[in-house]
Amino acid sequence: MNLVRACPRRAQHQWKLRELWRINGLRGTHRQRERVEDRRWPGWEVVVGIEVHAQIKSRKKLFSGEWERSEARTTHTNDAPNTSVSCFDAALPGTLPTLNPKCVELAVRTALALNADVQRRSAFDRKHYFYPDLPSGYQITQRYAPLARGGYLRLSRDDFTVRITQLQLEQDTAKSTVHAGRRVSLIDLNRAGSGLMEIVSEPDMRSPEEAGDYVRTLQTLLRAVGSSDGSMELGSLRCDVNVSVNRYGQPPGTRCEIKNLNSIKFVMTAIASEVFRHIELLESGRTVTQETRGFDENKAETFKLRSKEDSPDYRYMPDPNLPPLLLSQEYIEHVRSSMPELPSETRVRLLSMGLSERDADVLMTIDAGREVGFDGEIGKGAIAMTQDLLGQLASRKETFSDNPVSVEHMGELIDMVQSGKVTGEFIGVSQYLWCPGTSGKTLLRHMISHRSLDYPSKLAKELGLIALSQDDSSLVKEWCLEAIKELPQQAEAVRKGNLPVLNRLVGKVMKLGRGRANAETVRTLLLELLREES
Ligand SMILES: Nc1ncnc2c1ncn2[C@@H]1O[C@H](COP(=O)(O)OP(=O)(O)OP(=O)(O)O)[C@@H](O)[C@H]1O
Ligand SMILES: [Mg+2]
Ligand SMILES: [Mg+2]
Repeated sequence: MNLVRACPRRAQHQWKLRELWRINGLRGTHRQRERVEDRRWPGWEVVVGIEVHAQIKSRKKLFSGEWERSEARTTHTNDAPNTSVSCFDAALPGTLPTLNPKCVELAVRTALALNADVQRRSAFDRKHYFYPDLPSGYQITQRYAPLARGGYLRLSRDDFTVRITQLQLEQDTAKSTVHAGRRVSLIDLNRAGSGLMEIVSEPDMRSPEEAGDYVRTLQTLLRAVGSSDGSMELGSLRCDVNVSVNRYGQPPGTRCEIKNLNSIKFVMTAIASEVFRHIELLESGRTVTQETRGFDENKAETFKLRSKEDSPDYRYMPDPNLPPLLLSQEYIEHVRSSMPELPSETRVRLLSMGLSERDADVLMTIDAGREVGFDGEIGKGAIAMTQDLLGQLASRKETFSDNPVSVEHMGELIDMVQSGKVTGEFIGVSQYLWCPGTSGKTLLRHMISHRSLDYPSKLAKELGLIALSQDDSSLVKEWCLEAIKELPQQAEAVRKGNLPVLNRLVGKVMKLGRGRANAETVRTLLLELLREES
């Protein structure tokens, strides 16, 4: 039985909620989902709000300016410790921050994808605390004047929306590893100073499942706009989850914040266990105190880290070394116009092309798993490859229903492009350009025109389209030198710093190598050669 409908007080509560929702003024036509009482905790309503920290996938860190010749790259977990640290990230005296425009662009893209208002003026604050993983003794963040405010994310399941409070830029901390046996703490500064986006949601979720759905949807969105890997395993997406419970019709209860959850499963388990803890406290006549808590993965329980009273005084102050960040309307519109397609739009488009729901979902899952490029370079994902497929079918005057390429074969082809077995890399920034003449494209053309039932891996071998390995680097170098010789004007432009022109040279090399070279390797090699010459 639907308890919510059966109880007049709850019906009134529902009405109130809906009213609130309307007053809060969601743009768009999204409705809040009809609430059905949860059998796990009858009589109780659960309220969840999430703060997501997503590492920005920029080549350089947040304050290591884009063109600065420093080695301070945004790193991966498998890099050797302390190998990618600029003087600023290590907080050496006398160093000053330079804002990396790529981080701003990616955060603006994310904010637009979340339907948020990008602020023309935002500002940076210092949040002070003392901990070995924070060399300067403060973190630069945007607590009071964030980059974007308001917004919403529509969850993939149902017609349900979570409102976004704000999106702010901030620095990541270093990483400390405690060796209890040796009684030492090891500090790795590689992560220190990397760009993070903190995305704060309104307390709009009502169950562990909705929270899981929210994080999953956000993850897909971040990957689609190319602003973050969104990988919880690798630590590029971490969640702080705020949970409270109240009796139906009562105001929200006291919230507890569970810090640093690194998988969707843990997000959901931590919420459920926290809900039971709150209910147990309240039903036995005690109260919930506002706390920051951790999550013990083995016991599937949360534990107290500190209470609200013990929470440090962060002594926020405006960062005197950073002026306010002013964005012109033209800049915001420019970013908007170069936005890649969002997952929700993609799905609608795929369905309208005549794909079945299942095929669209499979393609979207494959696409969501693709590698995210640095600085917003959108890789050649499944969806873009479908576009190629459709383009090629159209030029043969066939329709998608005549498509001879199965989703499985398409999936394998995409895997081969991604693992570098055949080439198909995208070059250039913010465009869906697939380099002409890549061997992946040739392979796709062959699959369509010959209506081949063979797996692409087999075909690639037969057709000699397997990408060149590292061992063939001398051959690639030869092509690069030839390209530089044949396009002297373009080479000169790149030497003078006009990097987009590099694509012309890369294209030339791809042509010379019949598409078997790896575009990224070619790019790096060309830059090295041009630098050596000058
Ligand atoms: N009653 C509530 N129940 C559950 N979540 C709540 C409740 N009230 C607020 N929240 C959520 O708590 C979060 C508050 O995050 P916010 O970043 O604003 O502050 P904070 O957690 O106090 O600060 P910090 O960033 O230092 O952790 C938001 O996601 C909000 O939706
Ligand atoms: Mg916060
Ligand atoms: Mg918080």
